[in-house]
Amino acid sequence: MADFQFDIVAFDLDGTLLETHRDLGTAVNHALTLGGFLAVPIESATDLIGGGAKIMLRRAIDDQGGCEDGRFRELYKAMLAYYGKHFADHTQPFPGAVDMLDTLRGRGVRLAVVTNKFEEFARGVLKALDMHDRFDCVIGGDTLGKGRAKPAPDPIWEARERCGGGRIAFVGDSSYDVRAGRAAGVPTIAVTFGYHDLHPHEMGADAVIDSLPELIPALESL
Ligand SMILES: O=C(O)COP(=O)(O)O
Ligand SMILES: [Mg+2]
Repeated sequence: MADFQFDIVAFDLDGTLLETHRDLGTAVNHALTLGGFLAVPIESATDLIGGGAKIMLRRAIDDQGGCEDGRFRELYKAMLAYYGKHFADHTQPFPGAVDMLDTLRGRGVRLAVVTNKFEEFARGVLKALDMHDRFDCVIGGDTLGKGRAKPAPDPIWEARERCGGGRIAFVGDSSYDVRAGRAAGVPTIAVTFGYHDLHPHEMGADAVIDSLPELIPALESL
């Protein structure tokens, strides 16, 4: 629709479009138990998510006293191998996600994913949930190389370019997202239902929403 002020909307994945913490938490627990550490309660995995898989496992292991680098690398590899086989066991879109994406697409808006997940996993999960066709591009934490994942602005700029350019807004759940959006200089919306590390109202987002059906009205009022 001509009155919609954005050409592109880019989304964070974990904790924004998808409820992924059960599969991520199970993969962390796989590595923790392999390393002789205690498994964490699955619901508390939400506290570990945001910076990508390595930071997630690092936090979980450091909470239990840490381990030496070589051992960490082995456990990290084991966690990724496990997650690669189980990323869609208990993962699902948040309520209203698919309808909201379809409404935006119906208005001619191009859609992007900008996640700190590995691109391969992001694509795999979206495919398993039959959501992949809705996105014009998927940028993962490893897509642009070291130091260029969120909170750096680069993946948002890259998404804008790959989607053909234009006015873009970014939607995310953690401070990594809001910092990336701010650094990129694009309107940024925070969601309250995801895996936030800071209080969503204190991240500095342009708007905060409590559910995905609120997104389009929030974008319209920016
Ligand atoms: O997997 C993570 O830790 C973060 O992924 P996200 O950027 O999609 O939230
Ligand atoms: Mg997230």
